[in-house]
This record gives sequence, structure tokens and C-alpha cells, in this order.
Amino acid sequence: MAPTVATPISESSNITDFVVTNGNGVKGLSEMGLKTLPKQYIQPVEERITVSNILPQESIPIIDMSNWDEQKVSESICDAAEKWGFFQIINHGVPIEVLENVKDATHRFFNLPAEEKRKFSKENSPSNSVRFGTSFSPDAEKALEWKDYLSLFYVSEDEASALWPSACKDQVLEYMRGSKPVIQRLLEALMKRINVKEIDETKESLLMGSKRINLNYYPICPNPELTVGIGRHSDVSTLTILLQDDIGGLYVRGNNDSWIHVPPISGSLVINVGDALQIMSNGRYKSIEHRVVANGSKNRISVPIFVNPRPDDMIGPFPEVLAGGEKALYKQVLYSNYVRHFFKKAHDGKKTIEFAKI
Ligand SMILES: COc1cc(/C=C/C(=O)SCCNC(=O)CCNC(=O)[C@H](O)C(C)(C)COP(=O)(O)OP(=O)(O)OC[C@H]2O[C@@H](n3cnc4c(N)ncnc43)[C@H](O)[C@@H]2OP(=O)(O)O)ccc1O
Ligand SMILES: O=C(O)CCC(=O)C(=O)O
Ligand SMILES: [Fe+2]
Repeated sequence: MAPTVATPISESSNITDFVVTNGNGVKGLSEMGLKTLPKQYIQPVEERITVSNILPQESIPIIDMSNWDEQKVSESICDAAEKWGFFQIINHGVPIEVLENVKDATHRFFNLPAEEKRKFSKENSPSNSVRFGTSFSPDAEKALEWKDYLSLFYVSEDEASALWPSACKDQVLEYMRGSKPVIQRLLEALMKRINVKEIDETKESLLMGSKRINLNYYPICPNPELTVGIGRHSDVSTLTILLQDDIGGLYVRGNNDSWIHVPPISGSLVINVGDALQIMSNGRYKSIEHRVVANGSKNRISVPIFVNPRPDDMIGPFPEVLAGGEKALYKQVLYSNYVRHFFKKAHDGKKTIEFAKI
């Protein structure tokens, strides 16, 4: 694969044009060999992660799914979703080759020349469901995040085959197909605990009616201690299934102001509860804040599948959860309005869910 040739920064009126408008991304900046971090990326001190806030002895649960139909596996899944909102799964049934192929495909896409990737930017993309971008919400952010991404909203195999970038579409689709059984099993286990006995058509739409997959690329950063890869946020999904490479850098909120590292485990997948499931379970399952640090010596990738309600679903606490007289903590909201609210602002920890609070 030919290395990326970025448009020279001197030809751009400023860094934001170079990175955001011209589609070079932070990868383009990183490859110019900058010695210091551009000021646009300097995060306020309180948003940077410092060693003193990390709990090195803590870790999120690791669940072996080889005997997934055993009661104790279901219980570990539900306990982890209630207590931690985050866990890793091993022996989950998604073939290792499928995971390796999607990681290779991610590198292949980001190694394309900027003019190829730019074809999928918000302005140029052939479809709203395919978007190449950088940071999170550059127009709304006071400080940018050190990350590029390709975001693919799954509509159908036909649409994906026609419109997704050919550098990665086959491997991404294979990963989506391969992860379907484990997603189904996780949701079945989680539903049983909250009295939802069967995932009928309505529940299927609310729990897994739509999927979005992001390919995240965090290039080497000249001053990683001054910025973030992704700022503090919770996902707006029902569940997120995250594949990370072997570099590390994902941190999950512990008690108070502490952070817990999610170490890469070869072949594992990281699972986290998103806001939609917190809302539908009336707070029983928790979406936990997480963030990604920037890295000074290695390029990192991750590939989250966001399993979501359909955009036109109304989401709120399930009747089964409230049947015993529990008070509803959240109102009914149109899911696409919830997601629009999320994208309209910079990452801001757990604040998005206030949009749905009664
Ligand atoms: C990028 O860094 C990220 C991303 C994330 C992402 C997490 C998730 O995606 S979780 C699952 C999200 N759920 C869905 O996608 C549900 C289905 N989608 C929809 O309902 C709609 O597509 C919509 C998201 C509501 C947008 O609809 P619409 O208003 O018709 O479309 P736009 O005008 O294109 O977008 C509105 C607004 O949102 C921004 N935006 C849209 N899609 C994305 C995207 N994939 N990534 C980033 N931003 C997006 C878009 O820029 C628009 O804002 P403007 O100000 O430009 O108008 C988690 C963590 C990360 O760090
Ligand atoms: O890169 C990671 O490990 C986490 C990514 C993430 O939190 C996201 O894309 O929402
Ligand atoms: Fe996330």
C-alpha cells in the first residue's frame, strides 16, 4: 500500500483547514513529523489524564463465553453490566481471522491518500451513512481530539456493497455478520434479568434495530500528555462491541475521579452498555464514561460496533421494568433526536443522558 501523501500544510490557511476541511486528518499532521502539538489540540488540564488518577490494580471483568448457555455466564454478564457497565469477553465465537482482517482493513483505509479518504467526508460522501471525519464534533469543540474516523451506518448489504469504501467494506461486513450471534446472546441474557422474557419484533428494533460501525485511527502524537484521543463520553448505543488492537489506551471511569485501564487481550472484545440501554432498563444497566489517551510512539486503531435502536424508535423505560411499581427515571424520547443532541456538542462525560431525564 502506497504511503499517504498529505497536502502541504503551508498551502492550507490553517491547521483546521488542513486537518478537517482538506481531509488530511490528524494522521496527515502526525506524518509531517511535528515536534509540538498545535494549540487547537491542547485540552484543558482537567480533561487530561494523569498517572495519579489511574487505579493500576483495578480491572473490568473478563467473561469467558465458551459455555454461554450456562446460568453462571449469564449472571456474570448481567452483574458486570449492572456494576461496571464495561467488561471484556473471550471465547465469544467471532473467528480470530475475522478480527484480524478488520484490523488490517482499518489500516488499509487510513493508509489511502488524503484525496481518496476525502471522497467520504461529510461534504463529498456519496451517502449520509458513510462519513470520514476527524475529532468528534469539530464545529462544537473548544479543543480538538487527536483521532480520525470512518463511520458507517448499516442500512443493507446492497447499500454497503455499493457505497462503503472498497478498501474495507468486505472485512467490515464480515465482522458485522460474525458478531451477530454474540450480540444476540448478550442481549438475551441482559433482558432476562429485567423480566423481558422474549425479544419480539418490537424489542428487537429497540435493542438492535440499527448498527453503526466506526473505524478509529489515533496516530502518533507529539505531546500526548496535553491532549486526548477521545474525550470523556458515554456511548449513545444499546451496547457497544469494541475491537481494539494491542496498543492500549482506553480508560473507564472508576469511583470518583479515578480511571481504570482496559488492557488489550488478544482475541477479546470489549463490551459496554450505552445510554439507550441505561434508559430502557430504567438505570439498572449503566453506561459508563470512558476516554482514550493519545500515544507518543505508536499508531492505535479500534473498531466499535454501536448496536442501537432504529432512528425513528421512541425509547424509554420498558414496561416490564416498571411493572413492579418502580418510578420511571427517563421519559420517552425519539432516538434520532437523542443522537442529534449527542453530536451537537463536544464530548461532555455523562451529560447527554440528561436529555432523557424526567
Ligand atoms: C466521531 O466520534 C465519535 C463517534 C461516536 C459515535 C457513536 C455512535 O454513533 S453511537 C450510535 C449512533 N446512532 C445512530 O447513528 C442512529 C442512526 N442515525 C441517525 O439517527 C442519524 O444519522 C443522525 C445521527 C441523527 C443524524 O441525522 P441527520 O440530522 O439527518 O444527519 P446529519 O445532518 O448528517 O447529522 C446531524 C449532526 O450530527 C453529526 N453527525 C452525524 N453523523 C455523525 C457521525 N457518524 N459521526 C460524527 N458526527 C456525526 C453531523 O456532523 C451533524 O452535525 P452538523 O453540525 O454538521 O450539522 C462516539 C464517540 C466518538 O468519539
Ligand atoms: O478506541 C477505543 O478504545 C474506544 C473508542 C470509543 O470509545 C468510541 O468510539 O466510542
Ligand atoms: Fe465510546
